Amino acid sequence: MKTMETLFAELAAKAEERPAGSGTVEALDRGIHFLGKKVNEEAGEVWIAAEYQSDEQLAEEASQLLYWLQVLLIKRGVSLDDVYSYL
Ligand SMILES: N=c1c2ncn([C@@H]3O[C@H](COP(=O)(O)OP(=O)(O)OP(=O)(O)O)[C@@H](O)[C@H]3O)c2ncn1[C@@H]1O[C@H](COP(=O)(O)O)[C@@H](O)[C@H]1O
Repeated sequence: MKTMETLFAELAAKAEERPAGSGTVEALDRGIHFLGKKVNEEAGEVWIAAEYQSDEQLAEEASQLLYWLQVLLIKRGVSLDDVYSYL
């Protein structure tokens, strides 16, 4: 099972190696404005799932929010440790 750390390492490697067909690479190339909108969109879907949907749907939406947040952080060069330092 993936964790925050293993997903972040996988995505950071994609950003570095830029494999063909990677949705993450394509998203990174679209820039901060696109990534910010995805974070906002997924946060809204988490909210809707928490209000109206099942635990499984909420967990899935939360995973997508974490994915897009990680892509945004990688685009800006901010690490998980940078984030953890504020927890
Ligand atoms: N965990 C994720 C992940 N979570 C969400 N997403 C993306 O976020 C989208 C969210 O789905 P939605 O249903 O909300 O979006 P949608 O409106 O149907 O689709 P869009 O039009 O918004 O793309 C998905 O379609 C994926 O494009 C992810 N894309 C990739 N990963 C993982 O990231 C790693 C790298 O992936 P690649 O870069 O594609 O190789 C792999 O381990 C993947 O499993």
